[in-house]
Amino acid sequence: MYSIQSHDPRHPANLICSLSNQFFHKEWCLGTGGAMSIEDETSNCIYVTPSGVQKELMKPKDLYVLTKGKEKNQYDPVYTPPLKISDCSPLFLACHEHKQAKAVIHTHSQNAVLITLLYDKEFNISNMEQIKAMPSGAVDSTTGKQINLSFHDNLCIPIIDNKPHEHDLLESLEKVFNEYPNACAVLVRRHGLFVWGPTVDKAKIYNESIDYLLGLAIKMDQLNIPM
Ligand SMILES: CSC[C@@H](O)[C@@H](O)C(=O)COP(=O)(O)O
Ligand SMILES: [Zn+2]
Repeated sequence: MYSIQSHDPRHPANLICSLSNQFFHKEWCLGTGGAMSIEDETSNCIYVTPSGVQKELMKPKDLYVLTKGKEKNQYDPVYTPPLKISDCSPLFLACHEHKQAKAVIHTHSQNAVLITLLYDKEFNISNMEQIKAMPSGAVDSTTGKQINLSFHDNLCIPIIDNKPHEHDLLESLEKVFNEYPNACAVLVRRHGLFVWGPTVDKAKIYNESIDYLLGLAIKMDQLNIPM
């Protein structure tokens, strides 16, 4: 059974509100931009931000709660505030469904937008300490834990072109899932970044690490330092 109000700061509804507030202060979610979804394993429900609201001011009662329906790709609302669900929700649900994501973060980081103006189909980076916070896609056969990239490994983030409406991005996102099975993020040209992860904490770590690496790459480009 889902709940929307809780004193637990780790409750998905509280986490969405506190993370959105943090991301606003990092200038990743200004002017209603950005969105988020978290899948709660205990209730099997997905909490999704509402559309067009100032994300730093959201309260738990403003969030949508969806439950997985009987059919694949079917999600039924179990809690609907008097708002509209995020335009990003079809993309979020695709990440939960196809990538077993437990959290999806969408931001409008300027680093993300700028990098899509410097690179065409992919952003690649290696030999940077921070990539060690990123997943390789491989899993340790004894521990079952995800293996992160090593310093010399390559981190590749695919870039797709923006479309007039969020739901129009679904086809390109599903293509990314097929062509880049190890990717945990996609850059959308002139728009921003979508990051997904197996836990909320990991999605946050990936999001922060990617933004940091994108920022470095932009500065290196400005200083004519080769990647
Ligand atoms: C500044 S409007 C941005 C939206 O079109 C969209 O890209 C976005 O990031 C948030 O959409 P929303 O429907 O508010 O969840
Ligand atoms: Zn957006």
